[in-house]
Amino acid sequence: MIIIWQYWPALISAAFCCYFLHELLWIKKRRRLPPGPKGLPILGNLHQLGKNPHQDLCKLAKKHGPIMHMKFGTVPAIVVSSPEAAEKFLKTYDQVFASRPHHEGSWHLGYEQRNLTFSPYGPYWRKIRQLCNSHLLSNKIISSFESMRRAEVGLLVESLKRVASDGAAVDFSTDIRSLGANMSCLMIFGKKYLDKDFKDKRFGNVVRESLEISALINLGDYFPLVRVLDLQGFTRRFKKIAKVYDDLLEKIIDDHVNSQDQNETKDFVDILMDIMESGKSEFDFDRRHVKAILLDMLIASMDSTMATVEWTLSELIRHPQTMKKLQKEIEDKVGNARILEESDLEGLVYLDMVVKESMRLHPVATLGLPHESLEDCIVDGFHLEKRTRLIINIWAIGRDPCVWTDPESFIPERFLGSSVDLQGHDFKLIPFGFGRRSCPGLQLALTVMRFVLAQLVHCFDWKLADNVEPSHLDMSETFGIVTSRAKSLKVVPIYRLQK
Ligand code: HEM
Repeated sequence: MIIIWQYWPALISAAFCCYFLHELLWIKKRRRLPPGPKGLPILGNLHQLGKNPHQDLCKLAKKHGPIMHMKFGTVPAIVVSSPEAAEKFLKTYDQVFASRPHHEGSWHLGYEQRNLTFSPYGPYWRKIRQLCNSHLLSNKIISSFESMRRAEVGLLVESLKRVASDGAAVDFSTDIRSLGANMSCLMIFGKKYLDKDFKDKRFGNVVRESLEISALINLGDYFPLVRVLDLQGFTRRFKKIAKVYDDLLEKIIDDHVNSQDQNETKDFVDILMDIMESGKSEFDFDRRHVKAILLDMLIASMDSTMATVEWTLSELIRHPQTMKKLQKEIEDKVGNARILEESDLEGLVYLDMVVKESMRLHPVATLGLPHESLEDCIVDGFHLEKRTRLIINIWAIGRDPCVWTDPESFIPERFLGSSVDLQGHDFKLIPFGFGRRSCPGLQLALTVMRFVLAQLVHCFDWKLADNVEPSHLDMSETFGIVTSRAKSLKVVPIYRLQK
């Protein structure tokens, strides 16, 4: 008895060791995780994300594999970097990963995530997705804005013609963004609000500021327990921006309600207010929902499409033979005595190939939007717990050397006779995502992008300003919700149609 008493502490320690060892082995076996880089205590892998996280994650995936486990603060994450892995998560396990995580920016700017982009998966998301698909982003509504698009692109062409007659250079990046902002505002609000100052702030700058901080790493999103401390001051900034937006949206809605104008073309405010007032929505739908959706449409559409036009023009300038071939295709159809119309775009197969190739190399939503799992699941024998974040590295998939030959080169001809499209039917090209949470603005984006690009290439030849050689054009990227050119595109337009 005394002997046992003497060894009591050692026995307890041994029992604890056995227990923990057993637990450790058992948990490891039960919770087999995908391979991934070792993280630091507390931070996890956050320190491995630099200024261009899509590039950092692509490098890490080359070492650890296309399904990579990481931890961002306390949040477990899976990073997917190959077409097969993307198909598994976006098709086979689509429903499990159909939710979105808490996002502090979207919480404040999206009326507590009542918007479509960050709304958690469930009946509310299903209803607003259906509403947006059928009432805002349908082919019929897209066509109803055709004349607005013609007029706005016409204004840009006229202003570029004036520059061309002086042989001067333009900052194409600024011009094209302003075209995007104006077209989005006209479609959504019926007016070009972004040109105007609003309570001492230029509205366009407010939108850009919100996009910029939304793309930064917010510790509150990765350490929920310290969210209330707002260590980086982001929540304060989001609340301030949300107030500017809210005041403006209230004013826009009031203007619409009080207006006697019976415009033939209804903008998004008209459409959503009609739905709200008719009570046809079949779910809670008040001004907060209207404002959340309006803001969502503005932020999603404003820069994304035009950043793609900017990347495509950059590639065409770097590849003069491709530019000539595209100009010839358009000229064969339209001639060079008149401006092209949207109806001329049908059957421009080389234009489609150029757009695909540009979106392969420069998908502006490089990491898509984060998904979150709704339940525990086992994928490829890996145990992934509920609330695991899913990041699809769209940028890495577009450059995957296992599925693309010469992946870093711009070669539209690779799509000749190929069935790969932009709808995601083949997971090697998914710039708009795939599945339940894929981009509902795809048709609108493609219509605008093809029209603007075809018009600019048909009307002008393009030279780089300051005698920069095409092969020396800086193609570096700035990561964001929309990943765009790091350096402005400065060009000299040369008008090429008959006067
Ligand atoms: C070049 C243009 C665009 C690209 C490359 C793009 C790409 C994407 C991607 C990758 C996603 C995330 C998919 C996912 O989570 O799996 C997305 C979501 C979304 N996009 Fe786009 N997009 C573009 C333009 C637009 C436009 C013009 C609109 C609307 C006016 C729009 C509205 C949305 C919305 C609302 C979502 C969230 C859908 C949901 O969560 O259910 N996008 N987009």
